[in-house]
Amino acid sequence: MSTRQLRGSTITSAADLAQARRLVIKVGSSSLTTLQGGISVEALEQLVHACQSLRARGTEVVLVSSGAIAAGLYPLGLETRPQDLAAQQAAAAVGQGLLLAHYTRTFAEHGATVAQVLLTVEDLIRRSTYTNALRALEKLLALGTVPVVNENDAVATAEIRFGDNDRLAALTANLIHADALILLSDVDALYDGPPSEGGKPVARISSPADLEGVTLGPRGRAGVGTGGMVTKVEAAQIVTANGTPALLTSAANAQALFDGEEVGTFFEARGRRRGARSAWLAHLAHTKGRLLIDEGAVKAVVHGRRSLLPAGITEIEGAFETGDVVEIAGPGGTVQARGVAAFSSTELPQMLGRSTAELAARLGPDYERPVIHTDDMVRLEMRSV
Ligand SMILES: Nc1ncnc2c1ncn2[C@@H]1O[C@H](COP(=O)(O)OP(=O)(O)O)[C@@H](O)[C@H]1O
Ligand SMILES: N[C@@H](CCC(=O)OP(=O)(O)O)C(=O)O
Repeated sequence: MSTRQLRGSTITSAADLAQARRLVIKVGSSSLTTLQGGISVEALEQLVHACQSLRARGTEVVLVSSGAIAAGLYPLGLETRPQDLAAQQAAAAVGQGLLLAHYTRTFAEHGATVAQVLLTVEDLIRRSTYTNALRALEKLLALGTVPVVNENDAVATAEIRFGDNDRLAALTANLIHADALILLSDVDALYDGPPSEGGKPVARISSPADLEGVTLGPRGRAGVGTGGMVTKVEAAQIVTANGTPALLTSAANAQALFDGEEVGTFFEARGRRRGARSAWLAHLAHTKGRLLIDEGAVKAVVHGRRSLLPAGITEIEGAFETGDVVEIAGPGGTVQARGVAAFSSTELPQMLGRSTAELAARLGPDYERPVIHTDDMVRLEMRSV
């Protein structure tokens, strides 16, 4: 096998993934835990072995591992995943330590050092902490470690939970410019309907249209995974819209995949790879309001990639300050872009429908600026998360 390293845009099939320069690999709870509860040491060892075979060829790996809550159930005498948040937090706090102990020991057997990285959604939506997370992950990779990422369940609250690690993995892949996102589950591919109901495997998703005939069902094993197929396909869409391919298969197939075999479902990259700031705007930033714009403004701003001027805005929703991120929606209400507002929601009403020249004459030269500069805006190719 060649040792040539491939970047996101040149990875066009599952077989190419074995040569990626940098991968985010997400593994679900269902693949790491036994039916009786607790961590499946065998499954974890197989996964570590597969990751190490990639790393030995020079691929950088960030592992996003679920399983903390599932691993904490047995030691706490719980039989199924608890419903209340405090009990989930407690189970995660117990289970995360156990999970990391297993990863640390197993990777150490292969001479590799593991680094635990626990993230909350807050860490990825605030610009300051978002860049911190990026810096830490880059440094950990540069030092040759294997970052093992999970949601910081013990402190996450109902409002700020990711709810599933599929999305966390997608956001991490965008954050660190991974060349692909690998989603490892207990099912070997995406099926056109739930496998338990006779669905057939799908080898390739080239565009959202290919998903039209696919029925996405809920999670497999009751009480273990959280997202089911819906969040996996969403995660794949988050990265493909950002110019990065994704591959979904089972954890049991990981070694075959990293040996260059065509397994699972390959999601082709569609969008252009965005810079870190645009990716933050598209997927991570919390929006504080919405600007509704007319047909002419949609043409200019969305299709013509021009700055948004006050004349094209018809309505303002929400309360936001200068510098906050807002959504931009066309006359049908569909959100078509996001951007950083140069005016607050209290300043804007007096400006709507007026030309910049008129505003400059009436209110002063400061009002000649666009409401959202084109460099502060991302056009969405899909409904973002
Ligand atoms: N269209 C589909 N194709 C494949 N699997 C599906 C589909 N719809 C539902 N599923 C179920 O989704 C499960 C995987 O999701 P989940 O249990 O959340 O796993 P994980 O713990 O890996 O995140 C599979 O076991 C499968 O039964
Ligand atoms: N942070 C949680 C992840 C829960 C989760 O998303 O699970 P899964 O659907 O199996 O990826 C844990 O470690 O238990």
